[in-house]
Amino acid sequence: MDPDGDPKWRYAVLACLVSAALMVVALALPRVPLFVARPQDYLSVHLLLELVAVVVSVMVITIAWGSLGKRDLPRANVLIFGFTLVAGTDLAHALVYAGMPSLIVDGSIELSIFFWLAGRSAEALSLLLVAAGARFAGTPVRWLTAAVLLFAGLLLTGVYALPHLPDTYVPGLGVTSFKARIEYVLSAANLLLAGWFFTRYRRESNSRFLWLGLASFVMGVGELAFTNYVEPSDAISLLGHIYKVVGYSCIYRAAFIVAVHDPYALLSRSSERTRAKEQELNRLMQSLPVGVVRLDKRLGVRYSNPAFDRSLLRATSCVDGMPLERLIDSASYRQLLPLLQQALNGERGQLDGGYCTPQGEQRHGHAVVVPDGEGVMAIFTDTTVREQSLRKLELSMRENSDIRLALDAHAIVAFTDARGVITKVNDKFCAISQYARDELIGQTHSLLNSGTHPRAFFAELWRTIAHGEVWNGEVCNRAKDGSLYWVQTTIVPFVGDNGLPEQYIAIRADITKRKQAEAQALHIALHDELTGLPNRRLLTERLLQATRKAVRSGSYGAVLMIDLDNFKEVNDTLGHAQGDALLCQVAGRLQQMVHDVDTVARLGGDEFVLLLEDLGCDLEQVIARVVVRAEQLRQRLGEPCLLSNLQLSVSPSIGVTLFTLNDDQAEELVKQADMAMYRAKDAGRDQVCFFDPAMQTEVLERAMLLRDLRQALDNDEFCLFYQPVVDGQQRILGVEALIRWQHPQLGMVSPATFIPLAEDCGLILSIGQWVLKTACLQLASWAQDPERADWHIAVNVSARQLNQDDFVDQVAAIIDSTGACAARLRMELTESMLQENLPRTISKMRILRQMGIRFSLDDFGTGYSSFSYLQRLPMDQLKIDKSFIDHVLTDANDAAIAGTIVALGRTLGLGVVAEGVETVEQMRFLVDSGCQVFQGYLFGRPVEAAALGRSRQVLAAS
Ligand SMILES: Nc1nc2c(ncn2[C@@H]2O[C@H](COP(=O)(O)O[C@H]3[C@@H](O)[C@H](n4cnc5c(=O)[nH]c(N)nc54)O[C@@H]3COP(=O)(O)O)[C@@H](O)[C@H]2O)c(=O)[nH]1
Repeated sequence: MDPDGDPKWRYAVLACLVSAALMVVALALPRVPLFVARPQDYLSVHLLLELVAVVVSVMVITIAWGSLGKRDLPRANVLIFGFTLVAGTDLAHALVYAGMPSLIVDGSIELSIFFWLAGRSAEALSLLLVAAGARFAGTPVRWLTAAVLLFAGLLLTGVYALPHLPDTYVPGLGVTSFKARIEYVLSAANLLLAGWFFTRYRRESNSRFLWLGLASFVMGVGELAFTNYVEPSDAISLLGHIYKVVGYSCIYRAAFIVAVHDPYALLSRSSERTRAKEQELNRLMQSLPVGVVRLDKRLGVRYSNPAFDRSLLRATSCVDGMPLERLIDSASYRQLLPLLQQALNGERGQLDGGYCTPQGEQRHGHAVVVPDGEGVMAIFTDTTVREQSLRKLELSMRENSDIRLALDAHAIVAFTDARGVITKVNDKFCAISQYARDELIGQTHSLLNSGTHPRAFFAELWRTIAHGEVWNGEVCNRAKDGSLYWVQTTIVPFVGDNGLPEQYIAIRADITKRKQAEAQALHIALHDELTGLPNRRLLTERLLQATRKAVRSGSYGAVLMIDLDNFKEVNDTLGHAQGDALLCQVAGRLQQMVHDVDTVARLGGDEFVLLLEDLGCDLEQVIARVVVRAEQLRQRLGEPCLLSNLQLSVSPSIGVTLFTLNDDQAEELVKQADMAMYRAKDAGRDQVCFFDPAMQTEVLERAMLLRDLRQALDNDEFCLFYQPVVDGQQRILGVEALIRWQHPQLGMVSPATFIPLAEDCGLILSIGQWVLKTACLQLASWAQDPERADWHIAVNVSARQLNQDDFVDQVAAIIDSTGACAARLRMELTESMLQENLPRTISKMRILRQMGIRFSLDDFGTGYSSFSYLQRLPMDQLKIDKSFIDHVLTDANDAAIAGTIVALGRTLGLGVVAEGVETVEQMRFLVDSGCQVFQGYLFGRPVEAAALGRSRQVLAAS
């Protein structure tokens, strides 16, 4: 213990020092006699002081008697015994004092000193016994009696044996050395006791020892006052008595602390603790989610916590004191009553069941009833939510079992453990996999692995489910017989308490048919229907892959565009079925000539593409290799094909482009090969031509021209030129309308250039309409001119125009709107135009003929026209193609053809026009052959209407 930190200790030390110092000073001073004038006053003071000591002793006895508990009784007996003796001797000391009224014996100083010394000895002995922890067994009465008896013995000793004892006081001289020595011994004993008590205090911090120490010290010091007085009324003696009173007060204080202060402090502390505990308990009760109610033996409410009141929907004040019977519904009370009675008899019990709130709500609860003193305590738990959850759980378990049944009936189900080992399968699983249940259980699904999916596919699957997530996907499995089947698979992991999957359920649906249909659809989407070759879409994909591969490997690849020369004629003359058969044969030949890595595709019509890969990294060798292969192709494709007993040779034009590190766009490569192929065609067909970047310029120019062409009509850049058609006397019978395009930058653009472009992009429809209308306006205008009123105008009609459903209506509307005479309008068609949908074309021609319009068959002789076919057409005129006229004088064949056409026309009752007549000799030959109508530069080039001559004017050439 830290003495500086204990104020009590500091005060005790101070008190000891002061008392000691005071006594030293008092002893050092000369004798101070008191009460000299009135010695009887000292008797009163002495009696008073001694009575204080007696009272304190009695109080100590009383406290010890009444306040110390049973356990401390042996220690209390020590105090009772000691302080009874002290009280008795002190009282005797006071009463037998010299001058006090006689009481049984006459008083004297010696007798008084005898009782004084006996009292001090008893007092020192008592304190010593206390210090030694002495315990006197037995009842307090016994020890009180013992003390009284001992006191009686002392009393008798004092009265009868005093003369035989050594002197303690000599009047006029004061205390004897015998008494002084006894006092010193008593003083020393007290001071030793003080030291012992202080030590105990320092060790145990028990104030009782502090006060006892202080008492012993003060009394020990006070004892010295009685060693050298002369008269008992001397100041020093009085001081000694005061020390004694102070010492006794300290003893009382110690006894008070032990018997009253400490127990009360303890009691107060324990009450505090009890109160705190009660508050805590109360708070606990307030916040408890379970209802607690304490009932008296008549089952009236003594206490109820808020949860109980809430469950009844009542305030606590309304519940207190009320019989339980009136608080809960009668059915519940009837159920509870046996339990309550059982608890009143000391037995606990519990009950689980439904009850009804005052509002009529049906709830569920659990009650535990326990004995509680004279009454009972009931603890109610509202288990409605738990019950509802249980019901739901039951329901969901029932549903789960329904779902399981449904699953079993409709899905392919398998259970596996966490490692994927099959633990359970349903019948459908066995059926689709063709394995028996025994063969599957204990195996993993790798038994069914079809090798369709890469390892990464299954790695991803496992990654997903091992994380406790559901995996969905389509899997191709292999059945026991080796056949493949597809299943839409959902794998659901069942996660355990440790958060890791413990087992998996795999639910599958057979999607084999759907996958087959998809594969078929994909095949159709990516392949040409006629030849079964990859189509443009698949080619584009393969090209993309090939170019990427080429970039990676540095190896060259090549794209070969193959177009059949004159295939159109095959179609036109032999029909589409034969054309298709030819295409199939070409496709077959191509496939025979490529390697596994290569791709043969058909883009449409007679266009095929060959994609060659892995041609090597040396450009020269690559070119040499490609040239060889392209030549082989050209030769093989040029070999005759057998089509329904007809041998036919169709040469190919092949355009080639190479690709390597430049990751050219797939479409760009096809375009390049296409350009090269056109170059091959331009170069005379049946050729192999490599792509040259200059070709791109051509394509670009074409694109620019097309752009301008789209605006030409709006910009009024077209005009019609007219070329005279004359008779044998070179009189103008009519004209052929030929379109001209006055391009703002390029000047006059030939129709041979832009008409094919317009055909390709569909602009020919609006251009054709413009031509027809302009020609009709011209006819209407000439109708007013007697010189030209009977001229006809021949208009070139394109296939796309003629094939329009409303072509007839369009023509009729133009004739109506322009006021032209339909009989003066002539339409020039080519043989190739008439191949498609011939009956429909004929019907349109017939309607137009009924309107008065006449038809000429242009470029006649260049196609495969048959006699029967010609007969069916509602034609009026044949035009011998310029190519025959050109060589009519030099080539016997062309001369024969020209002559035949004239004869044919006559036979069929058709007019014949020879076009492209440039020389008088040509004309003469034609006249000699029977031809009567002519057209050509010999009679006039195409010119504007205003520049035409007059109808009866004989042209300059004649
Ligand atoms: N659908 C349409 N086609 C049209 C139209 N206008 C013209 N064309 C077709 O364009 C091709 C080229 O026509 P063009 O350059 O006008 O050439 C014609 C005559 O100028 C030319 N011709 C006539 N006589 C001679 C000759 O003695 N020598 C010679 N070198 N050329 C001559 O022949 C072309 C007429 O041919 P055709 O139509 O077959 O009678 C051409 O195919 C036109 O058909 C149009 O409005 N619509």
